[in-house]
Amino acid sequence: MVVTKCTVAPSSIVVGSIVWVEDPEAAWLDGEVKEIKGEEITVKCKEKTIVAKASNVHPKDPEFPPSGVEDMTKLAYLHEPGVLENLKCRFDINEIYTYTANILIAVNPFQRLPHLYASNMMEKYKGAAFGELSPHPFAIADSAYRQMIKERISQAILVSGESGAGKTESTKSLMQYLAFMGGQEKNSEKRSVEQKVLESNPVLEAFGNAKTVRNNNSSRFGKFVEIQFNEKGRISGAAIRTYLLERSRVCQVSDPERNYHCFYMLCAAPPEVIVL
Ligand SMILES: Nc1ncnc2c1ncn2[C@@H]1O[C@H](COP(=O)(O)OP(=O)(O)OP(=O)(O)O)[C@@H](O)[C@H]1O
Repeated sequence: MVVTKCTVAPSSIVVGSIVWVEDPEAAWLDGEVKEIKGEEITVKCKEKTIVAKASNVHPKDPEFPPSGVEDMTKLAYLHEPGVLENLKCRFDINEIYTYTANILIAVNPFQRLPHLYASNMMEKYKGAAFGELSPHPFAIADSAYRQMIKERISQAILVSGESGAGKTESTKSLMQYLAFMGGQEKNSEKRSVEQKVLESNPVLEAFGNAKTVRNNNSSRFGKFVEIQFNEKGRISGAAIRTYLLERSRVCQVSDPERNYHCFYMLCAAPPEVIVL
């Protein structure tokens, strides 16, 4: 993709156009173009009039649907204000997931939305064509699983974002779905591999997660989770590799951050359960 920066008003912007203009407080405001003078554009917004450089003004789609679009490739303009408006409109109606083609964008809701992750939801996504149902981590996991079965080659899902964005929670949803799809027949006595994989999360989080200023449960290490499947598409094993644990936190913590959860768990546990 080639990104060019405009220094004069794009030809689609004329006096009377509805546009997005950059604002230091609100990030982007929408308004109407009142005047264009070379590089400078005057935009009348609801609460103020802004004179901005042409590079900080972008056309706004007048036919943008009020509840946004599920896939951002359908946006008339795929620029920063257009993307942000779409994510906001969806977030306002509790739609925290949005696609950009086969990339899933998650906006952290900071509240439990249990209806999104119920087991009937996993049933719904099982085998559904990608894009047929609302954007969801289950759809990403389902697509990777089916691709693996079809092509017989390993698949990778990359989860990235800044601290507190929701990577750990999204990864848990992906693992939950893969465990659902590749789970072994129920065996009453033994714990299955997928159960062990899911149960490893709290242990890893106890030793590698801590409260930071940005996230009460921040992973202070990178993780590569490998789930192995047999010929029949059943989980046969798993390996978790960890990287770059923030070791300095063990002996140096700056207020109001905390040390690793395991130390507080140890202090809170009744003496009889502490086995050294
Ligand atoms: N899908 C979600 N539903 C509900 N709450 C969520 C969701 N995603 C994130 N959260 C909330 O936000 C918090 C931070 O998310 P998470 O730990 O997944 O971020 P992260 O990207 O892994 O951060 P870090 O890089 O610091 O480890 C979670 O503890 C949870 O409270």
